[in-house]
Amino acid sequence: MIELDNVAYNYGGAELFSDLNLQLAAGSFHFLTGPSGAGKTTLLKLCYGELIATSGQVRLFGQDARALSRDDVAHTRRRIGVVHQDCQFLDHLTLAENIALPLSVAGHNTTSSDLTDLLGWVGLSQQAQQLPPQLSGGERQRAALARAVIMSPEIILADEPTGNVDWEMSQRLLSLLVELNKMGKTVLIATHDISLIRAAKAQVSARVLRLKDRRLQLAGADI
Ligand SMILES: Nc1ncnc2c1ncn2[C@@H]1O[C@H](COP(=O)(O)OP(=O)(O)OP(=O)(O)O)[C@@H](O)[C@H]1O
Repeated sequence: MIELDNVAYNYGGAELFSDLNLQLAAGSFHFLTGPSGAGKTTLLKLCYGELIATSGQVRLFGQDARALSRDDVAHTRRRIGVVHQDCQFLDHLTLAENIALPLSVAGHNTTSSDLTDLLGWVGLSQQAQQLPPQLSGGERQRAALARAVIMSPEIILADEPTGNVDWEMSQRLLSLLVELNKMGKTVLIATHDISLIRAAKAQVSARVLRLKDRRLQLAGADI
């Protein structure tokens, strides 16, 4: 579904990483770990076409990301749900409106029962009319996950989805992501949280990749 071949990226200075290879097969579950600043967010951005590789090839659903037209990019983005590290809500819209935003941007009805179901699934039915600043960190993270899946994407890319929450909430978020994978979705989670990865490995068959010293490698059995 997403393939990276010999990919390198730099923001204008030295290469952040190079010779990077990655295949996200349908239905797979991956973790991406590595030190702060190694380039995990950048790698996710390459995977959803937000950035274009400096060299090498990124294929999204079989198409070269470099050759995608604007329409192709929009279509591809609908197939990939992204949970951003900082959630990226619009503070003047209610939680329900924020979650439904991808639907309204795509011209779909935003009062559908799907939205109600989704709010229930992430346990936020009571908070639907609140504004993002009124929410706790865990509520915001669950809302970010709901927004990422509202268009029924095939792939979910989650950037530190448990970044600012306690252990219990991180387990709850993990179980939602595992549930999505069991429904057939491809999942990639970027995280520093090794205990989260260990907890996931008890529930799902996951590959753990480490981005370090400009290279992407399978992590050792120590994780
Ligand atoms: N738009 C940008 N322009 C220039 N440099 C950038 C830009 N975005 C990120 N960087 C730099 O690229 C490097 C990798 O950043 P990135 O956010 O991908 O790392 P990360 O592994 O996700 O870090 P963290 O774990 O702290 O979130 C960092 O040194 C960062 O400062």
